[in-house]
Amino acid sequence: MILLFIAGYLALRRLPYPNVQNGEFLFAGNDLEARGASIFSVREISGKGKGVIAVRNIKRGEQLIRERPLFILPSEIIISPTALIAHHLSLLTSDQYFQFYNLSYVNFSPHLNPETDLAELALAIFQTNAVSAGVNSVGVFPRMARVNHGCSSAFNSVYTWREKEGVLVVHALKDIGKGQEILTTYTDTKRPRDQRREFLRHQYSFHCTCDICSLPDEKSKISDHRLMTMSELYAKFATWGNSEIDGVQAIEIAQRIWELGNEEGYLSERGRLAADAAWIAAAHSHAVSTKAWARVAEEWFGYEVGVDSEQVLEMRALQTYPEGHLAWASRQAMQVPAPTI
Ligand SMILES: C[S@@+](CC[C@H](N)C(=O)[O-])C[C@H]1O[C@@H](n2cnc3c(N)ncnc32)[C@H](O)[C@@H]1O
Repeated sequence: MILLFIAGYLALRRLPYPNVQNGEFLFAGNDLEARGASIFSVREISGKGKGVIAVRNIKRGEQLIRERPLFILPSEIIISPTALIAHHLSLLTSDQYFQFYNLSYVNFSPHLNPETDLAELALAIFQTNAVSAGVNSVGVFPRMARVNHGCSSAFNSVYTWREKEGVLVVHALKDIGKGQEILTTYTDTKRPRDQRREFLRHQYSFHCTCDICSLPDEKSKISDHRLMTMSELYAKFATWGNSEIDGVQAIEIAQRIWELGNEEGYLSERGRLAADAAWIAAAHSHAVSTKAWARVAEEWFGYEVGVDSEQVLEMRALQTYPEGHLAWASRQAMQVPAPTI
């Protein structure tokens, strides 16, 4: 969950999703409650408040949630966030209003009373539960809001905002066993345990004891080192954009990130990584490699953002016609490595 912190009075932006219907849940099949109930249940979890537990085995790539927001706000606003939230709450049905006020919250001043200081309570609920809904927007999604956090290889689901559909979708990144908790990540966890914990304590008021944060010190150091190396390699990979490294070097870095991900069990962001490698191959006019990376990207986008996503369609099209990539032949022709994954 990307942190949404409305810290006062920032610059106003228009809400970009005027057609979003407040709070409507969407499911591909029948009723959401029925389908959701067949996949997971929301339960009390010791030390975490509520959380989401798989009630059957879940396959990697399965869609777990498809949900419209109760409301969306721009991430930067100039008017009072409490007034804006109050306005949006006034548009909700009584069921939706109840759903919102039933969500958990942290960072609520002990000098205030949750029974009477409803505007401040609403702000605390928003800050605890809102997630990114596009580049400049954040929204509250009452189902998604029950999903707790795990770091690195501990999270097993990923959420994605679909701009055109106006929905948030959540997919299983890994196979999840019956009885296992479904976890997402609230931040980029490719950083050391101390930094992760500090962030989570400050923004979400909990001390992370996920499987990765609970590793014994020696193993934790190895994991931290891998995660930091992945992060550094991502930064290096990006320098292909300004020609600091060539296509071969860039693809070798992508392969190395992939290997480190295997060692760590960190499987997120792989669709994007492979799609970027396909971009590089296309820029260097290497059709075979472009197709091969697009195939890998299609597979991993399928798990992380869904087989019905725009990204999967794009990667499929690229395998048929690599020359159609918008970066095609934009750099010197060069043979770059195909994936060895
Ligand atoms: C978006 S809510 C998640 C659902 C929440 N547990 C509930 O009861 O509704 C975020 C809050 O859940 C709790 N939380 C999330 N992940 C946690 C974790 N790994 N360990 C302990 N508490 C966690 C923290 O209080 C955090 O501020």
